[in-house]
Amino acid sequence: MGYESQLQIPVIEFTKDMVRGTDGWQSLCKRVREACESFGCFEVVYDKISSHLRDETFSLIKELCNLPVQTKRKNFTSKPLHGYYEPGGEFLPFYESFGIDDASNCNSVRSFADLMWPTGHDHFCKTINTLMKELEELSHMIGLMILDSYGLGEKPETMMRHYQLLRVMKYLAPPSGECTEVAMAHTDKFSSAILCENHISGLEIETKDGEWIKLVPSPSSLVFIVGDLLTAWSNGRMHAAKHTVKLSGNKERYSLGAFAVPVEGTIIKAPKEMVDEQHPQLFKDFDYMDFVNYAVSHQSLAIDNANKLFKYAARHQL
Ligand SMILES: O=C(O)CCC(=O)C(=O)O
Ligand SMILES: [Fe+2]
Repeated sequence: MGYESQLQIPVIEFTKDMVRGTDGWQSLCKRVREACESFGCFEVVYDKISSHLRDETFSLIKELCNLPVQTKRKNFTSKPLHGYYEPGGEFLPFYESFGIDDASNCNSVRSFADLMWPTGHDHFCKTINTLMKELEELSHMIGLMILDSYGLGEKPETMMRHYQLLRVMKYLAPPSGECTEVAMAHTDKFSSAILCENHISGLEIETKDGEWIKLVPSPSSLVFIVGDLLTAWSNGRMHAAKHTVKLSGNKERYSLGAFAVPVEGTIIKAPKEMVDEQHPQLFKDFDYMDFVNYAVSHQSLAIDNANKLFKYAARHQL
């Protein structure tokens, strides 16, 4: 792993100029595209999500993590990367996480809550659903900016349809107190993610030059990260940022991620406008589910996580 750098990821303010078609919107689109192409991520300054909603959400997440493990195991699904990961495993002893499928839909959150709390948990459902609706709106807006930035905003057929997968993470403080990698370095396997942390930083991003940047977003900010599917859709223009989480000290860390997941059956394919002489088609078309299944399979275990897309879908292997 390279050395740590003084570099910072771009910080983009989403508090004004949000009207599509205005000069302000166009300049935001340009900055979003540049950030996604050069860093594969940016800090999102966004004041629509109140600190009260964030605090409530994290207090409910703590309540969720404190449930008995037998209950938490009920968050089981055959869909890869959608269910519960128990802490104490051989590879990631300090990592625990849950998945709530289609979490901007109140019935999905309710089904999850009914599994965790047999008498239901209305406050959990309302709070998580409210936050996820906000994050979905933000994710759609960034998606639209990306389309507009490539001049594709008026071509709805080029757009992928997504739902929101909420992943909730808890990282235990390593007992030594020494800086420890508590997640596995990876690129996200879906289209994109919006991450939200609860005061304790730890996220690190690798630059294209192999330097690692520690992210210390402002407490009210979010982080947008490009995933592998956006790299494929954009014919390699957008960079899926490799990232990890490192923790030191004695405080556990909580975070959540709203992942934009294509609807079932989506074929990932670069729009024809993304392919030209300077940008020959890099990837074959593929069903995103087949790729995700490959990415979590035994067969791809030895392949660096950030190279799996290329190994799976590149038309010419490097
Ligand atoms: O906890 C974080 O900040 C990052 C989580 C993450 O990268 C993931 O769940 O894919
Ligand atoms: Fe990630």
